[in-house]
Amino acid sequence: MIRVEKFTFGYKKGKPLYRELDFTLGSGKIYGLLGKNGAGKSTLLKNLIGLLYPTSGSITVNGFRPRDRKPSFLRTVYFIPEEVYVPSLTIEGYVRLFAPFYPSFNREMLNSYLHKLDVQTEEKLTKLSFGQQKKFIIAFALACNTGVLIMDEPTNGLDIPSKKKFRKLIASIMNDSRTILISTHQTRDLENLIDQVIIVDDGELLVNTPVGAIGEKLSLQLVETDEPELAVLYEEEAVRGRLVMVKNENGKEGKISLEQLFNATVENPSALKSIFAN
Ligand SMILES: Nc1ncnc2c1ncn2[C@@H]1O[C@H](COP(=O)(O)OP(=O)(O)OP(=O)(O)O)[C@@H](O)[C@H]1O
Repeated sequence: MIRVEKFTFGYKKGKPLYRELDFTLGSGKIYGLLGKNGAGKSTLLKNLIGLLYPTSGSITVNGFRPRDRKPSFLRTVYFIPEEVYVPSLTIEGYVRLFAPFYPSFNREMLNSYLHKLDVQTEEKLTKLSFGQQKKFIIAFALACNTGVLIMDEPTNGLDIPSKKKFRKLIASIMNDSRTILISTHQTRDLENLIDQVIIVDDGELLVNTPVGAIGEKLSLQLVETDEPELAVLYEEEAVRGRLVMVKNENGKEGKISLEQLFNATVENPSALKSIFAN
């Protein structure tokens, strides 16, 4: 369980990047964190694992204050940064050095995940390509079996088949006691994987909703002519006219992609915030 209360953070005094954010992330769910470039996704993730500290407000992760960086906390979380770093070691050497920090690390699981992600090598990790290094770190992170797993842009640098394997693997290791938070720009990489979507923009948390509830709140309509009475939140070209997103008032559920939700949110932040607040 991750609890964030009145979280305010800024790199410079008097210039907060986040202002009084409140949210809770429960166990047994995969959360997707979306936001424009520079919105502060990495900054938020780093605060959750104690690499940065809130200016004010509080964060607790499984009852620990991340900023204290207690060993008993660190063994329960794994953070994969956007740019991974691997030392000049073989897989064996890496496991000998880093696995002891994680009491639930499982070597058989690591072998299986490496096999599934197509990373097998006797060579030093530094000889692997960037994508292979990233896949190694993902496999290692999953094999650590931490209750909280936080990934910053994990699919960046992965080829198309690897993205699919990544999704399959994450879905397969999910259980009721785990909390997984993934930040991404690549909304299509997370489609059908995440349970709940969080969108941050301009220091605020605008949307925090189960993916299944998006179609209850918003709907898409195909329009051929201008319809001024429609309160359009977002629109895109379609083969026979325009596809417009409006507040769902008729109760009929439709399918809205994460990309469409994200585009609508950054184009109409206050409207979307208010729709998802209720
Ligand atoms: N160490 C730092 N010192 C000062 N400002 C920083 C630092 N790191 C990030 N920032 C600024 O904070 C803001 C948020 O950055 P952050 O990297 O968290 O955004 P992001 O949403 O992860 O971006 P992207 O999608 O481009 O990776 C940006 O304006 C960035 O310039």
